[in-house]
Amino acid sequence: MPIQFKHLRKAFGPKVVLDDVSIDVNDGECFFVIGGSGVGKSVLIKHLIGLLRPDSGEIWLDGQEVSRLSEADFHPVRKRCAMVFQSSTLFDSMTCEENVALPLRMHRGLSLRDARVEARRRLEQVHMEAFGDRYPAELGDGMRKRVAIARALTLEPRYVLFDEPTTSLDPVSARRVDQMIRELCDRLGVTAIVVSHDLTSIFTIADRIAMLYKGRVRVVGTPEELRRTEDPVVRQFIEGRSEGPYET
Ligand SMILES: Nc1ncnc2c1ncn2[C@@H]1O[C@H](COP(=O)(O)OP(=O)(O)OP(=O)(O)O)[C@@H](O)[C@H]1O
Repeated sequence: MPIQFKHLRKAFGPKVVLDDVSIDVNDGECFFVIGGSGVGKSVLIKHLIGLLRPDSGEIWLDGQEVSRLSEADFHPVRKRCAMVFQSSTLFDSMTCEENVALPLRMHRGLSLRDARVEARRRLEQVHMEAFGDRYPAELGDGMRKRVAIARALTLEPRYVLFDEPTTSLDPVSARRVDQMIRELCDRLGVTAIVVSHDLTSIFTIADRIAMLYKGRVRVVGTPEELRRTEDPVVRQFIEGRSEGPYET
């Protein structure tokens, strides 16, 4: 089991966001974390790369408990586990190719020439090779997101965390991003954890889904299992109904 959250608890002041969350993610799977706004989905995945530390509980990554590592010891973890943030964090003053080449130069010590060749290859993987010379501001949100994903892949992470990758994208761009995430798992063997509200993504590309509710995991299962659930709270959420027992 490459990723395990065990009895994670995290509060901010008096506000308990994660009360007792345990989740196991399998190797190579595309695992979705869903739940209402503010339920703690982003908080959960930020723990994996040490952006937040739990109050109690454990986080295991490749057989290592990471939650209490020092900042320095987290560096190698972050190379294995990349995060693609909700808003793309590309540098506007650099072309797309330069953005993707940057980590290759900084972390892998590649020459400018080699980094550019490798960056073009990475852009091809996300079907963005025709836009290497363009600046992020010249592209739409969906394309910027794909370049950000290419950059996240440069250090060949085994795990990629996506925070709402399709939010604010038009439907066509959203489906392209979905397809890319699925390809990462199927072709490159990446394990993906995807935080999402997008019901289409969830039911098209997820292998399994965990729904957070009131600081705990309400349900974990395949899309088919979620569709068949009789839990009225889960049903209401996945059917997007305003009436029902779901409490915000
Ligand atoms: N660094 C922080 N300090 C204080 N409170 C925080 C911090 N980070 C998150 N929170 C709070 O934790 C709660 C959960 O936030 P989180 O961003 O995980 O929500 P989410 O489930 O990802 O929601 P959304 O779908 O709206 O992005 C929110 O109430 C948020 O205000």
